[in-house]
Amino acid sequence: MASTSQLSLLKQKLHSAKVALDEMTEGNNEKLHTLLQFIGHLSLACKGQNLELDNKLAKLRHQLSNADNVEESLPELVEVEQLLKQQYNHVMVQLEDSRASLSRVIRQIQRVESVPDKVKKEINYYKKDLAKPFHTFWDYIPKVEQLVGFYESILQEQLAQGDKLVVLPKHRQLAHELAHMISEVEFRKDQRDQVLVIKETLSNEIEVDSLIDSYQVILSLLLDNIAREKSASQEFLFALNDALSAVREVVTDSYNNTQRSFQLKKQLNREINSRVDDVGEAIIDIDDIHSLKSQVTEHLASIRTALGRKEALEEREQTLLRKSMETMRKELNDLSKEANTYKERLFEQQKLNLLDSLTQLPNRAALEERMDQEFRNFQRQKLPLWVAVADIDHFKTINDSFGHSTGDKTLQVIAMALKNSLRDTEFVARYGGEEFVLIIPDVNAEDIDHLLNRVREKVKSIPFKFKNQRITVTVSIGAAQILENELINETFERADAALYRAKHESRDRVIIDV
Ligand SMILES: Nc1nc2c(ncn2[C@@H]2O[C@H](COP(=O)(O)OP(=O)(O)OP(=O)(O)O)[C@@H](O)[C@H]2O)c(=O)[nH]1
Repeated sequence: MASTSQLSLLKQKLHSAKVALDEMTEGNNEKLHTLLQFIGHLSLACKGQNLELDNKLAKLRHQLSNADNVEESLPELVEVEQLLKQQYNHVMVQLEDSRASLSRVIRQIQRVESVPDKVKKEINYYKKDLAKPFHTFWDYIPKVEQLVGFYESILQEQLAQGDKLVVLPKHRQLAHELAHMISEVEFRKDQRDQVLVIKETLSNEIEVDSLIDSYQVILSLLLDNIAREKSASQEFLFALNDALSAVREVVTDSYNNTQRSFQLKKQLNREINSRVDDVGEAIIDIDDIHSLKSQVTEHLASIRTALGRKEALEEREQTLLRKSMETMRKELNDLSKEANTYKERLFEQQKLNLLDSLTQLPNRAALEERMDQEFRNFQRQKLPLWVAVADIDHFKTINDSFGHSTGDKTLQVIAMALKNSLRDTEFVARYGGEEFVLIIPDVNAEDIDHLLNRVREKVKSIPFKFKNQRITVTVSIGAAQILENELINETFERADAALYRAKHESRDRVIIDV
């Protein structure tokens, strides 16, 4: 009984031990399975990063699936752990490199002019963000996506602009210089409309294409003028050359003819002399009057013949000379006509060079000439001489509000008003932009203020109407009288300084420097 119960107890214990062993084996299998699953995920996550690691993980997976316990695979696990550590370090270095190259790229993008302002701000934030290190690829990938976004915005902006090139400050500077050059150079009447259109283009929002076109048009207009000038001079020189050759030919012919005639005349003279001598000799020995008469008659006839030949020769000479003279006169007439045309052209050109093409007032070059002339008069006569500088007030507002061509028309009207408010002895030139210079001789100090205020009022009373709006345009004027021992340029400087004061003291006024 005891042994039965002992046996039964033992059986029970054995059963419990078996159950416990079964449970333990099951637990180990579960752990092994979990480890296998983990290694499987790890293999997938690391796949492609490092070939050695991929192989080691595959080997480990294989071993674990065939092994009874984990311990058998411990050496491989240690190796994989080391490889993983190495891989981590490698990835960190790679991430740091990537961060550095993103910083480089973003600095380049910042240099692109056409980046819209909104994107510029985002780029700044992005750049600051890049200062922080990346820890994983998940830090890196969004940054790359953002960068691609910047490129996209820039590309869209550039596509929206079509093929237009970006206008840089240097292009604006070139446009400004060209506009200035156009104002300084005089163009022919038939070119002026084209030049005004270009000027307007240059003063509006310039584009690189239109700037290049403007340069090209102006250059061809100038070349055309030079070519015309050259051909006019050439025509004149050809005409001069033709005339001189013709005259030279005539002179040579007539010289040759004269030489020939001279020889012939000499010969005829000799002949006549010898005939006269013959008469003398022949009649010495003749006693009877009949023979004498017949001898003399005979000799006289031959002398008359020789004289007739001489006369005919002289007549021919005269005819040739007359013809030569006529030819020369004709050539010289033609030449003088040609020279007159050329002179007129030169005069026209000279006049053109001294006129402002927009307002048709004398230009700066003409002003300088006139100032020199008035200065010389002043030095001789010591009569009062005034220089005044007039500048349209707030002219930029007219351009900005109503357009550049309205601005141009305003300049033309004011120029006419200034000109019409002066006497013939007085002078007004367009100095540049919206500034005019007046030279007023022979007016006393008491009268100048009245005169210039009359000019100012005249401009103010012009009934300008832009876009159905009544506009009053005013001018400020500064003036100075030339002083003893002063150069006229110094007077101009004082007048300009007075204008500056007028501008600062509310504009629409005259200030005389005293
Ligand atoms: N339409 C036109 N505008 C011109 C010409 N020349 C110069 N301007 C313009 O004249 C304006 C002058 O402006 P500012 O020098 O600022 O002077 P403002 O507006 O007259 O102001 P204040 O002189 O201070 O009263 C600029 O906008 C020039 O572009 C021209 O030939 N035609």
